[in-house]
Amino acid sequence: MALREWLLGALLSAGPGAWIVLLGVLLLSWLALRPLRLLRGPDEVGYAGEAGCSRAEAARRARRSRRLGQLPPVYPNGWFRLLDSAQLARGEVRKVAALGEQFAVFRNSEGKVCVVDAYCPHLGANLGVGGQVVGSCIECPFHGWQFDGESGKCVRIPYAEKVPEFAKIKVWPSCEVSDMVLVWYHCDGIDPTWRVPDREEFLPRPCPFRGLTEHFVNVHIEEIPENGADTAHLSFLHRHAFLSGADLRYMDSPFWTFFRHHWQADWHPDPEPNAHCSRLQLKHSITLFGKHFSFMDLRVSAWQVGPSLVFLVLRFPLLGQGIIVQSVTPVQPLMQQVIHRIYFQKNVPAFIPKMVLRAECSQFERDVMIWNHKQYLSKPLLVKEDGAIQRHRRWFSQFYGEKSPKITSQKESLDW
Ligand SMILES: NC(=O)C1=CN([C@@H]2O[C@H](COP(=O)(O)OP(=O)(O)OC[C@H]3O[C@@H](n4cnc5c(N)ncnc54)[C@H](OP(=O)(O)O)[C@@H]3O)[C@@H](O)[C@H]2O)C=CC1
Ligand SMILES: CC(C)CCC[C@@H](C)[C@H]1CC[C@H]2[C@@H]3CC=C4C[C@@H](O)CC[C@]4(C)[C@H]3CC[C@]12C
Ligand code: FES
Repeated sequence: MALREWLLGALLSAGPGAWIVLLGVLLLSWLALRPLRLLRGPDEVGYAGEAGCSRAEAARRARRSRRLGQLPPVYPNGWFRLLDSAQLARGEVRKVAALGEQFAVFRNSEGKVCVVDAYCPHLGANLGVGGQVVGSCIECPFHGWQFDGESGKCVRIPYAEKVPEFAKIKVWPSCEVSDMVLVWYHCDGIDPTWRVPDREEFLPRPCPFRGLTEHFVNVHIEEIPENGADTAHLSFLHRHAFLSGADLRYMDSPFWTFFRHHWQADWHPDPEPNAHCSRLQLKHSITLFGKHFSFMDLRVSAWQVGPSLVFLVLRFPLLGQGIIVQSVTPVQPLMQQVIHRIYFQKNVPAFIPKMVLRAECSQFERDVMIWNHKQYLSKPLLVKEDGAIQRHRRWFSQFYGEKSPKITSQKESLDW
């Protein structure tokens, strides 16, 4: 008897109990295998909520009362994530607001992604809201003008005798790397001066996608990568067990003092031709009751590529290897959309990278609570051991130009 018939017979003759066990097993394996997805809203993480005050109110109060400091320009030059590739099917159009711009992002009939200015040059309709993909073009929802996604030229006006030669829309340089749709932003409008490597260049082994986290952080974009050069904060802010949560007020609880994270870190910029890259080499270990447990030893090679993308190569001697891709997109002058996507070697059960990402998320959310409330100090009071901070600021200044947009005054509305 074929296996299939046997299985069917066994199930039909088994009582409801077997069915419940089977359904339970299927549900557990689905939960274990499906990618992790932790999405945190702008007010959800990193604010000190008080009794009788909602998180949203606590966030509003924190933003209102905050002193910004003398900020660098708010939109540096470089490659930035607009969408995940999976968010844009063939023939799909999306509106994306970031970098002080409005983009219409679409995938044409051949599957290529195009990024154009959202506002139609005819009468200003937003192509990202109701625009349709017609072959390699995007069609405006208002009067039907069609623009080619690669040249930007208007190729059809349904009601006009002829199409004016000068009718075109701005096309932004874009690419798809490591499951992300990226746009090139430069204050002088020049073409891309470097490319974004795929994650396989950092970790040349097949690593399936195991999950993502999304956060919105109320901070200037430069403060996030500066965290990588701020090696002193690792041994202080990130010393508490990741299980003790991310609220700065409570994570130093007596219950968790037996569990400590230990860090060694070195940050340095890369030499030409990768001067737009820098690298943080981290060595991490944990102690329980003062005893070193090597199963959580971890080496991280965090490659910062430009102002907004980081490839964190994770190497556990026992748990395996993987890579976290971090993207930071300024959706407002002081609101960063931060996404972490983890990919991990195939032969490691999915629950391990999902646990690693949860642990990373918990540690990252501590940084978020600092960033949401801090002031940017253009002249920080540093000691010798903070030397990497100034080196990082010199390195990062390469991404600003004369015309990079700045926040002009403290009064700039911070509510968005
Ligand atoms: N295309 C691009 O733009 C870029 C590509 N790359 C490529 O990515 C690949 C991966 O880079 P990478 O992961 O750094 O290569 P490796 O992990 O091989 O790093 C090179 C050496 O650095 C040491 N090292 C690595 N991680 C750590 C750590 N966390 N702490 C201390 N020492 C460490 C190791 O020395 P040991 O084990 O002996 O202690 C290792 O042999 C490289 O081939 C690089 O060329 C990198 C940057 C940009
Ligand atoms: C306990 C284990 C499993 C989890 C450890 C997570 C560690 C490695 C994570 C938590 C927070 C992370 C940092 C969060 C933010 C940044 C800024 C980025 O521009 C460079 C990397 C850097 C500096 C990350 C380095 C790695 C980091 C320190
Ligand atoms: S506004 Fe786009 S076609 Fe008229």
